Amino acid sequence: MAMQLGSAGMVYLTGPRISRVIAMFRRQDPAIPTPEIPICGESYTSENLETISDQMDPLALLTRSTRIKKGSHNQAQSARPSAGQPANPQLFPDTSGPSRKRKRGANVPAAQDVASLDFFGGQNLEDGTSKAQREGSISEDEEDVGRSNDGEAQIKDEEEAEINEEESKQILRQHKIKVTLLEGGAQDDQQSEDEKRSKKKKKKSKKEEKPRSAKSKPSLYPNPVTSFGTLRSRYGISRALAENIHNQGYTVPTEVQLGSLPLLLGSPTDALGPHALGQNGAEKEASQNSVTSLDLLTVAPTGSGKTLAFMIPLIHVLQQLRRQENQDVDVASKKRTHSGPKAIVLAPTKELASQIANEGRKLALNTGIKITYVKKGMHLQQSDEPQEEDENGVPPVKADILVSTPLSLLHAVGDEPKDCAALAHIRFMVLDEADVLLDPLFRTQTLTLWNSLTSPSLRVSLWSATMGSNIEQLAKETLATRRSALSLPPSPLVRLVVGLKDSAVPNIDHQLIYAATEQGKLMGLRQILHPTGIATSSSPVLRPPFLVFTQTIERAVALHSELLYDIPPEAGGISRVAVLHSGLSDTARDSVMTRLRKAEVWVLITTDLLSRGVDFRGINGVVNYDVPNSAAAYVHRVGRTGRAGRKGGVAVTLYTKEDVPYIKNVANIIAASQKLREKDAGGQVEGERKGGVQQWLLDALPTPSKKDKQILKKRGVEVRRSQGGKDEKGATKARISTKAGFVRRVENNRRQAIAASRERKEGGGEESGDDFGGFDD
Ligand SMILES: Nc1ncnc2c1ncn2[C@@H]1O[C@H](COP(=O)(O)OP(=O)(O)OP(=O)(O)O)[C@@H](O)[C@H]1O
Repeated sequence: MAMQLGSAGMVYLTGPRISRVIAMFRRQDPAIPTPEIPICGESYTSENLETISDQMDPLALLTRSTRIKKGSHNQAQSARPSAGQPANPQLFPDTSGPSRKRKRGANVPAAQDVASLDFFGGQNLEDGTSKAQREGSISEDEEDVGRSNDGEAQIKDEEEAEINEEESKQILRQHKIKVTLLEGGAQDDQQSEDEKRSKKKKKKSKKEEKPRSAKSKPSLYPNPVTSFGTLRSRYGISRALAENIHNQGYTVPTEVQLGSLPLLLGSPTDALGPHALGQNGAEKEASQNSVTSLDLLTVAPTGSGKTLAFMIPLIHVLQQLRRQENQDVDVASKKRTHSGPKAIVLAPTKELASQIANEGRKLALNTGIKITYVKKGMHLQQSDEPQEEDENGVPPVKADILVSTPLSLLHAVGDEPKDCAALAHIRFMVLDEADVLLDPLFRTQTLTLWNSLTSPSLRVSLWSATMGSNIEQLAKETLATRRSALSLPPSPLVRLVVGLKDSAVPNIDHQLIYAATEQGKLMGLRQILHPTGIATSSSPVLRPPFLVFTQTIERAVALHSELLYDIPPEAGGISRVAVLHSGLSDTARDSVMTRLRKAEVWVLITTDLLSRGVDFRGINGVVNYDVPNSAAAYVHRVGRTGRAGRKGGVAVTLYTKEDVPYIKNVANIIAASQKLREKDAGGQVEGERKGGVQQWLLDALPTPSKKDKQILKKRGVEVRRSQGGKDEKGATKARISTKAGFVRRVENNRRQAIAASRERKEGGGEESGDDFGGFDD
């Protein structure tokens, strides 16, 4: 049991026996005032500890699905993501004042005027949704007709006056959105013609070459979607889809939505302008009628709403396809052409795939579009013959959109993905966290699936907050190879970048703390859990709930056992600290996720498994207990907080001597993020907060070589690898434990003595050659 005096003269308790201490105080003399226990910066007595969960009510906002009543949040918590107060979901809002004259419809919310935005959608779902809709009793066919009166009362279709290219340019620039045509497009064709001609003439001067290469990546200015209310009038999305967007509380599109929706929902000429393919006759008409005409590569910050950006167009185009199919139905036989899946969404982890499926289902309510998360035991239809059941009598998955990890989908597809009929009908593929899916770890699986999609009209979109040029190149090559293998005409590939590429969100505070040793890190983490100092504006306190990232599963487990008793039983005790990693069963993983979403878990220790895509809205921060193994990993880890424009998230990175050679990667990201923040705040960021990393430190840190970076990415910091890497001494140094070396040695000796004695006993039996049958009475 550890007991110290805190800085404010309060008793500071750590260790497993905290509850016994409180009981002891009370038993000895009830008159003795109960000690104050600091937890995460607040003082609690044993009486009010019991109500700690209620006091931390904003924790309930962790879950996407919890319905929160407006105005129930504690004012004091308002600066943290867990406060869940209405906020502008945009990272780079238009601050130039309301230039909304171009809007014809009333009630169009300006980007910065979103005080009534309900992030959690619950209120609207409760108040605004029709009973029939909640019960799911309205069929897809009724959707646009029967419900229109009901729907009219809930959502207002906004109309927009035409936005000219200059205005589009201005809006896109203000929101830091850059759209580039990487390949394909009419202009490209024209260019290659010109190139051929000029090659023949052999009159190319160096001066002429330069502008041509610059032209080869023209910028596009798609007509931005400044309000979800305009989607119906502009792109004819179904009433059900429009209502679902509205009922989820989404009114103002985030930057990535603002830029990608017109590209994915609009006609080719709408999306690509003069660069659209098929400018002549029948070709033009065909392309105008096609649902989505381009492949898209999107790089947008963490928590900026990429899921919605790809899900809305998917649901819309699949509804359109369904309508087209219904028109093409052979009236006599009343048979549909193909009823299997038309789209797949791939994500690297089960947690993320399941989250995407859930979000998608909320948007697809009453649209007739079915979304399924692919699990173990599911299988896809292998041939175009009617329904085949597998050996266990399970029918193939029937859904419009499949959401899966690459491996689960490969299992569902069978041994020969190329021969799987279901894959041949896939029209859309979305790669979420595309850079991981195309990274060596997942590359073979992802490309096997991609190359098995043989539909000539397949459209692919790749999404992530980080995308190296090698990944972009690989995507281009795969598209080109597929095109030539299937003899397909060129199609446009567009890249959309929001903000500064490969950078951390600017709305969180970064702290880079030197802890010297492993012991120092443990102390640092305990200090975060039980801060004894007073928070200053320059060092914001990280309050639960937060995530703690370690390098390996073993370290996550070890840290979990260390911290297990750090939260007093009266406040929930060991149930408040949990560990999540890929070594756990699916059920255990699901259970931890559910507990975290329900705010039952306050400190979740995990590996990079949770660093990608997973959205816990109310996570107040992230602790990098072990430094991430790349700059991209840092961006994604810290991006678990500060989502959808929420402010007040804190990212703490603890580093030791062993990390010094690599930490500059992280320091650079922090410096860039702080710079962006300062710039956006017009230089009004105060004191220390001005830079999470001081310039002198940036200058002093060594720059890791390319080789070092590669090794770090592949293996992490050597001393922290499983079994401590090769270096035994290093392994001891990197151990997570508060036990003194002496105590560990005594324990080790005892363990070894027991093992030796057991061996002797077993060995004795063998030596004698006879089995010892014990003494007779
Ligand atoms: N227009 C919007 N208005 C308000 N909230 C939004 C909007 N769009 C998305 N959100 C919310 O933002 C959060 C983050 O969205 P999402 O998980 O799609 O982010 P992401 O860009 O995929 O992040 P990551 O890169 O970490 O995967 C979600 O809670 C989502 O509900």
